[in-house]
Amino acid sequence: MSGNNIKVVCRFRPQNKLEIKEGGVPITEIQEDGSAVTLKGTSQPPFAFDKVFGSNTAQQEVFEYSIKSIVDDVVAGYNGTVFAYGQTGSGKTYTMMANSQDKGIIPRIVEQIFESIILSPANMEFTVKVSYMEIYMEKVRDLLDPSHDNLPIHEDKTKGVYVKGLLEVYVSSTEEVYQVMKSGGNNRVVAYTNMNAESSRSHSIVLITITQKNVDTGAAKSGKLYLVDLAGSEKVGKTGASGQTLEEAKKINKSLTALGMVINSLTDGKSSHVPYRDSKLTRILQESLGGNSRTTLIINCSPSSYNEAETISTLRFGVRAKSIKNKAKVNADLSPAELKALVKKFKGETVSYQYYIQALEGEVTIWRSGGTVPESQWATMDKLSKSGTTASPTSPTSNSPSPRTPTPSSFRPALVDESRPTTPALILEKDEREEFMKRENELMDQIAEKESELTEREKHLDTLQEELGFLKEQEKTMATDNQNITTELNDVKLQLQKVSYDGKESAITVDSLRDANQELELELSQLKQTLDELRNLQKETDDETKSKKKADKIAEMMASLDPPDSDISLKEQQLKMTLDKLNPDSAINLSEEALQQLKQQLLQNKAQVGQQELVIKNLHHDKETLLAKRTELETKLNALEVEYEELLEKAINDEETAMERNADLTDTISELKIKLENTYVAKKEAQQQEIQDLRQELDRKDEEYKALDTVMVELRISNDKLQSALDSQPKTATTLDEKEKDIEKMRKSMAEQLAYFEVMKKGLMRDLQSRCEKVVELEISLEETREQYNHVLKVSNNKAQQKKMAFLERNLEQLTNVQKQVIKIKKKVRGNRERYHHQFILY
Ligand SMILES: Nc1ncnc2c1ncn2[C@@H]1O[C@H](COP(=O)(O)OP(=O)(O)OP(=O)(O)O)[C@@H](O)[C@H]1O
Repeated sequence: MSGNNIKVVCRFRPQNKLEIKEGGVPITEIQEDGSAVTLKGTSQPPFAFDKVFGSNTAQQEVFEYSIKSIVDDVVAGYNGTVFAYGQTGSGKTYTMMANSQDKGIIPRIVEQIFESIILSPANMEFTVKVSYMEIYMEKVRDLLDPSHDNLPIHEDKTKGVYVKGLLEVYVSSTEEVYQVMKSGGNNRVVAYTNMNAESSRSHSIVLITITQKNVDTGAAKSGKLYLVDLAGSEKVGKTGASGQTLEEAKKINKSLTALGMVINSLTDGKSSHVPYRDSKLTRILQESLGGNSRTTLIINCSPSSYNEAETISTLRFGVRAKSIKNKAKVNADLSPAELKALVKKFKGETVSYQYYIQALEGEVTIWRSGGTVPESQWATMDKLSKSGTTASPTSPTSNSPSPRTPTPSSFRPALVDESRPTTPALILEKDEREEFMKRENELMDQIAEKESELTEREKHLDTLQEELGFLKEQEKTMATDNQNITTELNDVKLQLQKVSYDGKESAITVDSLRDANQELELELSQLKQTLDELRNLQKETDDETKSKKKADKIAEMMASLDPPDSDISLKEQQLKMTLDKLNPDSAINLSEEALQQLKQQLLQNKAQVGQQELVIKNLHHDKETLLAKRTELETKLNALEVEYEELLEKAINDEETAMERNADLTDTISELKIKLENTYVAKKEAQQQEIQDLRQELDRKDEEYKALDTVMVELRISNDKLQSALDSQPKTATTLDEKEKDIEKMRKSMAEQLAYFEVMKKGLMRDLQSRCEKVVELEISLEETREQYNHVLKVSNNKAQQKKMAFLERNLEQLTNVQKQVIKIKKKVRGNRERYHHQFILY
């Protein structure tokens, strides 16, 4: 079994768009014979390989040179491996797979396998099985059955290293292989990186197992072909991998680092231990690296200066791998004849060993009994084989020395299969090794189980963490909501407390109002009763007091209107005096001329009196109008008072009802208040407007009176003059009869006028008196009402009632003001009327 080196070929792809865009230029310089490549512009020495392929090398050429022979070997029963190594986007998948137009290595291998089978002798029976797996995040996933995503790796003394539970699909044609590859390819994990839009994130391994059996002899051989497309070997930063792909990159790097370490251990000539077990990749490919395999490594590189560093690293890896030595052998199953010969040989060996054991036991017995066996007589295999296996073992005597027992080390047969890389590095007994492998397989199963469990747990943990995050978010929102609700609840509680407090207060208010109402009703009925009694008494018995009071007041008023030294009385006296003068008893002798003059003046005066009468008539008319207006105003006032009382009553009733209902208490009250106030304000405004109008009219009348006053003054002056002229007139002799007649006439007319004035005065005085009475009555009733309100106010000592009373009082005050204004107007009217009356009397 001779050692054969790994075949390493290097393939450069053309520059890609990114490299051109980034200003990269091709830096490869391949030697003419294709044995080495130099990178221009670097200090690196040429990198030597079995073959270097330039950017424009066809797939066919690469296959022909690098792979074709391996396929023949596998068909012949050897193990074979083809690796594609290189940075992301360097062309690994392109080289291995490519597409239907530009087929890569794997399709060509498959085609060639079936071609070889077809061309093989008729007594050879072939079976071809395909498996497809990937190592992703240090877990072996079956791409043909993705539910198996963490398969354990086992080792067996006959099967070697294998993936336990990996699906093997029997195929009978190229198409079937393509079909299997396609379905497996769809399950691969790929991701976008800066370097490659569909970057392989895992190491993919296609395993083709070809078994051939000689139907004549029964001898069988089987070859395994591993076709490995490694994940990108670049640095994470350059690919832009981040997030999960960063985690991936670390694990991918772990496998690739382990691959590098294995290659180092295999090639440095010093290491006694090869760390195959450091990664799943190296463990599966244990046979392919330094073991029973014909291996080809294709290193894929970028030709661009842009990826110079990665290319150098890849080339170094390839150079190192080139010195790995494998020990490929045919994996043959022996034919029955060969097996018989082997059994015969082992049987002979067993007999020899039995003799040897017997000899040794004899020797041991001597030694144990204290005897000695000379060294020359020590039992050895050589002596036994020389003496022949047929020689029966002699029992050594105590004198004869026993043959020397060989040490176990020297006796140890070659139990280790040297074609397979030893694992572990310690040399173990066959049984120990088997035990070790058994134990290891168990452990691998357990590890896989635990890993699957761990993955499940991790997934569960992720879900739980997500849920936790969601719940935390929800909790946050709920906490905020809760806080808001608590605040709202507190507000509502406060409101409720307030409402219940208000309710209680209202209930108390209602109760107290009810009590007050009852009291008031009682009082009202009492008052009514008293009032009735008073009225009766007023009418019947107490007329005196009231009449007296009334009379006093009226007298007072009348006195103010008609004092004894007033102008009216004076004028009256004067007129009387004049009449007295005109009396025949006190007749004065007036001259004819003076009399004429007097007559003329009298006529003039008569005319003026006529005019004044007209004016008085007008004034009378005006007075009537004013009186009508006043009556109207009073009616309105009464109506307003009634309306106000009704409104007030209604408001109180409403308020009570509202309080009983205990809902929207404040609103209703304020609404009612507003309504009442509005109504009241509107009424008040209307009244004030009317009062304003009345005032204006009064002012106008005032002016008229003033003008009249002036005329009166003038008249009085002329009258005085006349009087004085009359007084100073010398007594002249006139015809007595004529004079008497004239005087009599004058006296009569004057007396008539006086009588007329007297009647008029009486009427006016009567009217004035009745008005005064009315005013006094109004004042008395106002006082009574006020007293009633005061009483009510005293009775109602709670807040709400006081409020209501204050409201009523305010309204009452406003009413009083209006009344006062009305009284003022009345007074003004009366004043004007008096003045007018006075002037009239004067006249
Ligand atoms: N020799 C070549 N000739 C022409 N195009 C190529 C060649 N090698 C690679 N390419 C192109 O370069 C791109 C990247 O190649 P590929 O996907 O094979 O890279 P990769 O090494 O498998 O990348 P990854 O490790 O990310 O999977 C593809 O579009 C491919 O067609």
